[in-house]
Amino acid sequence: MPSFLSLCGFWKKRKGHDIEANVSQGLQLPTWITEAKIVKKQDSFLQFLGKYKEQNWFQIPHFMTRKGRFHEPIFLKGSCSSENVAASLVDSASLDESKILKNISEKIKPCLNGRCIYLVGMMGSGKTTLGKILSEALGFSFYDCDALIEQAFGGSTVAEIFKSYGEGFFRDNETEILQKLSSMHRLVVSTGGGAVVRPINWRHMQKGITVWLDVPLEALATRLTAIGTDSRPLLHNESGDPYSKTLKRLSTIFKERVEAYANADARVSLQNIASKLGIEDVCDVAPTTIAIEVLLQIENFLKIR
Ligand SMILES: Nc1ncnc2c1ncn2[C@@H]1O[C@H](COP(=O)(O)OP(=O)(O)O)[C@@H](O)[C@H]1O
Ligand SMILES: O=C(O)C1=C[C@@H](OP(=O)(O)O)[C@@H](O)[C@H](O)C1
Repeated sequence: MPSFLSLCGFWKKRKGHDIEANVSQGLQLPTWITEAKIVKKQDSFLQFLGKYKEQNWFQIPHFMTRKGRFHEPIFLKGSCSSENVAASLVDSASLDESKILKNISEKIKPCLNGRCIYLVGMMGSGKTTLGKILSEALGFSFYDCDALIEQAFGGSTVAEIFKSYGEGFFRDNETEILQKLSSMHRLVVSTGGGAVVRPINWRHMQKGITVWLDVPLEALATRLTAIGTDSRPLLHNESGDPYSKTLKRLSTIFKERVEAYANADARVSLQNIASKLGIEDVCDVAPTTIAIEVLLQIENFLKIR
C-alpha cells in the first residue's frame, strides 16, 4: 500500500479560509482509495471540502464512501498559492469501521461529561441494535426501557402488560423507569417508541442527549413484518396482509408523533445516509455506519451548544 500519494489537482480559495479542492479524476489512486470511494461531485471532478487551517495542510474530515463505509480523515499537503499545485496524501487510516467507531467514541466521550445518550424513534428503528453498539464503543452501560419494564413485571412481555393493564399503565411505568435512569450517568438508553409522547419523559431525557433515529416507514414495516409484530401490541389492530397493515399502522402512529421526535437534540436520518452514499435500499446501511453517524451528529450538537 503506497504511503505517499501525489494528487494533481487545483486548489481554489473560497470564502476566506474555506477552500475547495477539485481533483481531477485521472488520478493515480492507491487501491484502497479508489475513485468509487470518494464523493464525486461532477463527472470529471472529485471534490473535497474543508477548512484550510494551516499554510500547507488540508484535512478532509471523516467522509462516507460510496460503498457505505466511513473513511478516517485524510491529510493532504499542498498549497493554495497557485493553481494546479500538487497535493500529497501524508496520512491515512484503514477502512475498518469498528476502528473508526472506536476512534470517534474516544474523541466524543470526554465532551459528554458522563451524560447519557437516549435513542428515540419509531418501533423497529434500531434503538436497541444501535444502543448496544454505541454503549460498547463508548464503554457506557446499555439499558433498554422495555426490557426494564418487563423485568419489573417478573418477565411479563410488553404485549402481556398492555393486555392486562392497558397502555396508560405501561406508560406510567415507562416514565418511572426514565426518571430512575435520568439520575444515572454514562448510559446508552434505548427508549420505547412511544416514550416521546409525554412531556415529562423529555424532562428526564434532557438531562442527557437525545438522538432520533429517523427511518423510512417502509423500511420499518419490512423489518417488523420479518420479525413479527407479536411483541409490539400497538401494531395489532389493522386488517390486510402483514406488510400493508404494519405500514398503515406505522403511518398513523408516525403522524401523531413526528413533532415529538423532532424535539430530539440530534436527528440521524437513514434516508440521508443512504442518499449520501448512493445506496438505493436504506436497509443496506450497516448498523456500524449508522452508529458512526449518531456520534457525528452528537458531535455537531455539542459544538452548536
Ligand atoms: N440498520 C439495520 N439494518 C437492518 N435491520 C436492522 C437495522 N437495525 C435494526 N435492524 C433490525 O430491525 C429489527 C428492530 O430493531 P431494534 O433494534 O429492536 O429496534 P427498536 O429497538 O427501535 O424497536 C431487528 O430485527 C433488528 O435486527
Ligand atoms: O411505539 C410504541 O408506542 C411502543 C414501542 C415499543 O418499543 P420499541 O420502540 O422498542 O419497539 C414498546 O415500548 C411498546 O410496544 C410501545
